[in-house]
Amino acid sequence: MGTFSLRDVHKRYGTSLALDGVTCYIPQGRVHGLVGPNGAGKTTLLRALAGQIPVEGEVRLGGEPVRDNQPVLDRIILAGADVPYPGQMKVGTLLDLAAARWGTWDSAYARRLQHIFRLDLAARFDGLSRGQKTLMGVVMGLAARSEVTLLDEPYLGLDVQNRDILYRELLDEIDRDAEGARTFIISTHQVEDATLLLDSVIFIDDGRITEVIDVDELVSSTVVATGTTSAVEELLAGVTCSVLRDESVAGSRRIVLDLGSDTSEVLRAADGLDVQIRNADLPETVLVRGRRHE
Ligand SMILES: Nc1ncnc2c1ncn2[C@@H]1O[C@H](COP(=O)(O)OP(=O)(O)OP(=O)(O)O)[C@@H](O)[C@H]1O
Repeated sequence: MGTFSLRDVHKRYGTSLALDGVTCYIPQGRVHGLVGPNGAGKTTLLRALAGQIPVEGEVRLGGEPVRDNQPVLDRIILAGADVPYPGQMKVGTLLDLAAARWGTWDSAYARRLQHIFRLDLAARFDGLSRGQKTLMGVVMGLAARSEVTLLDEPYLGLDVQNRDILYRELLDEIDRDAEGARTFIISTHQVEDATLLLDSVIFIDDGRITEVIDVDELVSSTVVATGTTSAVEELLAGVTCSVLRDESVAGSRRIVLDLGSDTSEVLRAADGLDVQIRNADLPETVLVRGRRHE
């Protein structure tokens, strides 16, 4: 089985801690968004999950250690714009090497992706643009059809057409996996591009996982309340939940609330007040909850 379990994982670079005591489970068969500010530790976490860097603590997949464990490593691919492929190699050669490396590689699918993303087989990797390098990672990550697919910033530098293609390809891949045997972890700064894909969100900041939470729970426990300044003030006086965002403009006020476990408290407090309540959408939810705490 392919659940990741991490226990007290630390990664130090000199005196700085890129991972600072990560302990969590990342369930199998789901699509997880890995979200956090610049420098939060997303790439480092993905590299640790892929067994590519030594860390203190435990990183296991299905109970087996990942690092230096070839049968487990064969089930995991990490792909993304910053995965350093040899610069002098041609796109076609890199795809041939990947075909030989991954037992689950789908050559026809790789060809189709290379074609729709217009990657020139004869181009050298270091001659590709930023977006084309990302696309190269996307082709690797998808065509390997690995049990565990770790995609590091797969939208980085992509134009709108290619973002849309990638989004639809990911949806198709997830749909194909009807039994939920595969796990996808996608680090992204653009949750807008992944809204319908994600089952859960992993929040990371300062090298610590702050939350691993189902999207349904995330959205249902985050609401936006809008009304006049005085009505919203009255609403706030009647609730105990925390305010994630607070904006006022021209006599009206808009707040985003974390309802916690008591999701009906805010509705009770809003009864009789001229305040509109609705669930926040996923991008805003992720934005306000993923914001760095000073
Ligand atoms: N090879 C390295 N040597 C030294 N420090 C590193 C190295 N890799 C990462 N770090 C540091 O570890 C921290 C986490 O970096 P990481 O790349 O994992 O963050 P990230 O969340 O992926 O950031 P971004 O969103 O900006 O890409 C940062 O402070 C970074 O400077």
